[in-house]
Amino acid sequence: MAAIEATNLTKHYGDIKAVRGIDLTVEEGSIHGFVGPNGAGKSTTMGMLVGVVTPTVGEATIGGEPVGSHAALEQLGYAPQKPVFYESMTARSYLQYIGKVAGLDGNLSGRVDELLVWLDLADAADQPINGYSGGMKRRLGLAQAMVHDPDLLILDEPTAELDPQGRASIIKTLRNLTDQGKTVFVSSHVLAELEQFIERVTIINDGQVVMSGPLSEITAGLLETYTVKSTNDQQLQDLLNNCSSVESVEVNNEAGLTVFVEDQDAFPIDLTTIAGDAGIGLRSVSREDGLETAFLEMINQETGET
Ligand SMILES: Nc1ncnc2c1ncn2[C@@H]1O[C@H](COP(=O)(O)OP(=O)(O)OP(=O)(O)O)[C@@H](O)[C@H]1O
Repeated sequence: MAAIEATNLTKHYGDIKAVRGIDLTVEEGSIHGFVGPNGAGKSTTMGMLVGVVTPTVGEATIGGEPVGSHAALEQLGYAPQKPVFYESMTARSYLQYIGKVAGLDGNLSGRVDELLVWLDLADAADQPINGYSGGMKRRLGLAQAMVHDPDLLILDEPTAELDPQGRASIIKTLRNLTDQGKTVFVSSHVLAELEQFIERVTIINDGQVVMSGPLSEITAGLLETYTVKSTNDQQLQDLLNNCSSVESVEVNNEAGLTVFVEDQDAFPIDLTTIAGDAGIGLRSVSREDGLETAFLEMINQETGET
């Protein structure tokens, strides 16, 4: 059975169509990325899945149980994008409080100790949360989502607004989760950041799914991108637009041409031949970090921007 199954999930706020008919399947035990630019509808979708936002239309289940039901809530842990704590409490007392609210009894202190060690918060466990760094608060947000040891974690932008060190520590934690057989549904607006550990990805833009599937299949379909500077960018753009190895070309003034390439093998030869025949000098040619550039291009194509 799927950990998350959503059909035609839709949320309108008055005239704002935040989520417009999303279909989604997250398989049990998978690490599934949910990627889209700011305002794409990620948080709203996650809110509907965890039962804090009521869908306008559509339905969704968690482990087969309707979203918002007690049976669904028991199965999931949720770390919101901006977790709110009782900041005068310590991490230890806060996690114990969350455990009690969740109805846990038995060895709650043992569970809290385990989480504090695992999320690298043991040294600060008895200090007030208001002295914690942004990264520590995010890790505490993950810990509170995990107190009741749920099978499914729904994590909203766990790395947003963190410095590189904070990001690296969260990514390490998420990688560890994959070894524990948990299902993780994690959002980000940076595909390249999730690339290191997700198996499947759903890309959304403007409240709709743009693409969904195994990461390897999605990245295989993305276009390679080159930046080219020449002695005559305008003429080179016209020539490349008629070249079979090229999908499209944009002029970025001083930055030169951005060339979206369809045939990776043929393009370098085509470029040098075309420029040579036309007497255009190539000043620099560089290949961009394919994944992120291509992701942004894919989003732009969907919205009709250039
Ligand atoms: N409570 C609300 N009332 C009105 N509009 C809302 C509300 N919540 C979200 N929106 C709008 O819905 C759209 C989707 O927002 P959402 O926060 O789900 O996107 P997101 O992909 O999570 O973006 P971000 O990464 O910036 O949080 C945006 O246009 C947002 O302004």
